[in-house]
Amino acid sequence: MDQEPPLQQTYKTLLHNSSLGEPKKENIFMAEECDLPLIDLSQLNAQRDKCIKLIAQAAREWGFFQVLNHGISQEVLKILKDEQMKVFHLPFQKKIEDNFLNLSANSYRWGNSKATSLKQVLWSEALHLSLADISRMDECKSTLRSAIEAFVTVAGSLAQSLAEILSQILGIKSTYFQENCPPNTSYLRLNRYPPCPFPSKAFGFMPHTDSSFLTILHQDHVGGLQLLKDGKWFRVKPNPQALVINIGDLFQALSNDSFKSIKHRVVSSEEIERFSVAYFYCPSNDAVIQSCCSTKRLLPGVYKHFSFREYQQQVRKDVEATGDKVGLSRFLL
Ligand SMILES: C=C1C[C@]23C[C@@]1(O)CC[C@H]2[C@@]12CC[C@H](O)[C@@](C)(C(=O)O1)[C@H]2[C@@H]3C(=O)O
Ligand SMILES: O=C(O)CCC(=O)C(=O)O
Ligand SMILES: [Fe+2]
Repeated sequence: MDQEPPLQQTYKTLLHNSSLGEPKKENIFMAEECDLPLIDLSQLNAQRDKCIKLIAQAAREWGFFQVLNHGISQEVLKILKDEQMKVFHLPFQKKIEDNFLNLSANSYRWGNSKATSLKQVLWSEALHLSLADISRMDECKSTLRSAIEAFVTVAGSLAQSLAEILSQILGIKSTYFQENCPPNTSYLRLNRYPPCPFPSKAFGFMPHTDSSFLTILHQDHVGGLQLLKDGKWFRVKPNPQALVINIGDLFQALSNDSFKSIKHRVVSSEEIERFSVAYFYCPSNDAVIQSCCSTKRLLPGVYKHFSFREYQQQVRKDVEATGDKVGLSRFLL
């Protein structure tokens, strides 16, 4: 039985129409490689202030950086990747069954059924899990569950430490994240990118920003991740020892636009499947996001105050209506 979601069938019309007299587009494979800041977190002990400055600079200038000595062992990453491969290689019919792995509906996602143009294509499948779901995961798939648990335990504390460092820079009170991001409010997304017969036409993951405070990403050796800096797309060279950290929409709002939630995308490969795992550090639904500067009345706030629930509802509504999220600009004052 086939493991692949019917992506080609789903995007048939979009793929067909695309060849009709379109102007020549950018060559997405030719993007320049970027020199993403690489920060050694072990320096937080010996040279704390210097290391914090590097993190602040990366969050302001790039919205993206990589970290080494992050505390997530290569063994944990390897076991998770093996389990991820096993689960995505199950027959497609099994993956779409109600109660797959005892997860809530919509945890297994594939493609973008709302795509209205090729720019909105996701040539990928994902397990998008709320951390609360993990403890309810099927016991018979306990190897997957324990691999996920081992990863999220360490990723959770790394996310909190990084968020606290970033909040210190902004002058936000040190307990903000403990109060607003209790255990289990974050999300984990396991991504698989099947080989794509039309890599120049269909993205593995369409350009988007993340709806988190920050995201911790581990990509395998295949490559394909690109980010938009100053209007230009750059390739992020895979570094299996490192984790990629990116600022999400919520930190951009909290920082009154000091930190940038940067658009990123994944370019498909024609030959090889690719795997990645993203930990989205998110608050409880009721948490209210208001900019640090407006609380301290230093600068006029750029965004209205909004709850995480409102933000997610707006994203869902926009994706439903247009195939894409509008994002933070919905909440401008
Ligand atoms: C089609 C889409 C799915 C997505 C919203 C989007 O318009 C493009 C980005 C996707 C993403 C990536 C980060 C988060 O996982 C997510 C929840 C988000 O806010 O943007 C997902 C959205 C999703 O899977 O619903
Ligand atoms: O697979 C990747 O490298 C990026 C995935 C991503 O951006 C996401 O899951 O939000
Ligand atoms: Fe993302």
